[in-house]
Amino acid sequence: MSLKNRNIFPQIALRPEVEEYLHNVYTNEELLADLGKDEAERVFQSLLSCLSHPPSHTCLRASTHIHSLQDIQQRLEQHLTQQVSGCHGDSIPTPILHHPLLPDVLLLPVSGPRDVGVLKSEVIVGAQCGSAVLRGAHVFAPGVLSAPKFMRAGDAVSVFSDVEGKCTRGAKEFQGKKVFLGNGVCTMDRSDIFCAEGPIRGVAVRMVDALYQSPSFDGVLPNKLFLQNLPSVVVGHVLGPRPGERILDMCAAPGGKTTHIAALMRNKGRVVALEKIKSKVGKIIQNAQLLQLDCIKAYCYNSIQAVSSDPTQQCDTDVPPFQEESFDRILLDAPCSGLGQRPNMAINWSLKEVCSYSPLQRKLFTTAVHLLKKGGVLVYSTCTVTLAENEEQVAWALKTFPCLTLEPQEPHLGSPGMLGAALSHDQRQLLQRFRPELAWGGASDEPSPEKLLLKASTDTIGFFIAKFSKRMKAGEHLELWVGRWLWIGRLGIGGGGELV
Ligand SMILES: C[S@@+](CC[C@H](N)C(=O)[O-])C[C@H]1O[C@@H](n2cnc3c(N)ncnc32)[C@H](O)[C@@H]1O
Repeated sequence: MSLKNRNIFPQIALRPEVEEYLHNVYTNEELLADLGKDEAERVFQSLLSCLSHPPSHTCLRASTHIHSLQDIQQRLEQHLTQQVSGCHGDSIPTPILHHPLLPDVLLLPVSGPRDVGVLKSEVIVGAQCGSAVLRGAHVFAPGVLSAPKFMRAGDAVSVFSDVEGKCTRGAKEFQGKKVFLGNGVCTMDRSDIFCAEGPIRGVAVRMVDALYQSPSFDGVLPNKLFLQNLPSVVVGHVLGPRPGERILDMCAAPGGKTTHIAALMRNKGRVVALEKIKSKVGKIIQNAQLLQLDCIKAYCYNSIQAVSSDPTQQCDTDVPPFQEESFDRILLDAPCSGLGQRPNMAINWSLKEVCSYSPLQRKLFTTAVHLLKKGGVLVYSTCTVTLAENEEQVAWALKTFPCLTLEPQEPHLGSPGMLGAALSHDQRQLLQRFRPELAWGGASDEPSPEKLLLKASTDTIGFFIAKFSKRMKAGEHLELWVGRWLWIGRLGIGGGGELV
């Protein structure tokens, strides 16, 4: 892919105050001392550019708890061959890659940006719909904002994204800032989209010549595949759940990581999934059912209040609130400013909004530490790129909770933690930050399979993972059980800090 092609989209548009804030993060004193001003500046510009483009691969998590990876791959190949033969143009089936370190992942290279000519008829879609189109989706009717006055099913149209959210729904044309996404064929008349009684559903424009081409996965092998960003799959493996354990997923909807955790446990044990927003809990339950994972119990609950103040409460109840130290492993996939999401052409958030997550994350983290058993594992993750929600949270956590130790992560595909939060070199090496800006701009036109895989692991969304374990204090003991009934011994820490 040439650099000229990559410049096809503008850099992500942010409010000036947010861009300045991020610029300060990426040119902080520690980074400047390490990289120098010019290199730090180049990396920051690369960040702004890569955020508006999709990652280089589509990542699918396979349900290897019910089918073999080979079986799923074969079915997917059949499906893709059918999809291509039903398509116009000279498309060839997308190759399916395995990831050598992620045994439940299938990767499909995304091709683009491609050379596509603009047509006369324009359909404008909302920014969220536009991002989905850049990742291979067709245009669904609720995402359409503007369509030509006499648009009919069967018409060829160019699809544009209203990146700044200025287009009014039902408009016949739009002169504001728009970004071209590719061409498609309408499957609905204009009146079907805008004059329907009740909510509209279904595909309105079938994309046939997209700027970024990737197969559409809507409803494809729904109980065998789960569309998930690669760093999110890494989180499940880093948490390392084992069959029979009791796991808490504190911020769970729509359940991508919850279902992965349960699959890694072979559906044996208990995964409690909490989600604050009631309407989202149904999605967790639906995904658990689809993937046949009945060890998941999902509740609508504010995780900040998940520690019980009643000392007589049962220790192994599945219903929140819970006794202190009642989970073997906890995932805090925290609500965050989401600035690592790709593709994203504009974020209209104020600086106040961007900065509002850190205090909330600390409250959730504090609950997690209380609910974690001694010897247990806590994984903290976000899909954002700021220091305040990532490395600075780790520095705060290590200072606030001396019982926590940073642990190595397996697999470690990302970069170390970023400079700027006064963490030591060793501490940063234990963190995992996916930094697409570092992979941006160096690609050749025909990369080797090895380079493709490296790209799949680096040209991802921006993401952060930290893994902690909770230590016992001197004199404390850990009871060792196999399952709930067989006690096999006791492990403790002596006065000198040694294992006894
Ligand atoms: C980053 S998303 C989680 C994504 C999810 N882990 C997955 O992989 O599918 C964060 C979620 O946390 C929820 N949330 C925010 N504050 C919460 C709280 N105090 N308690 C529980 N859930 C919360 C949000 O509604 C949102 O659905």
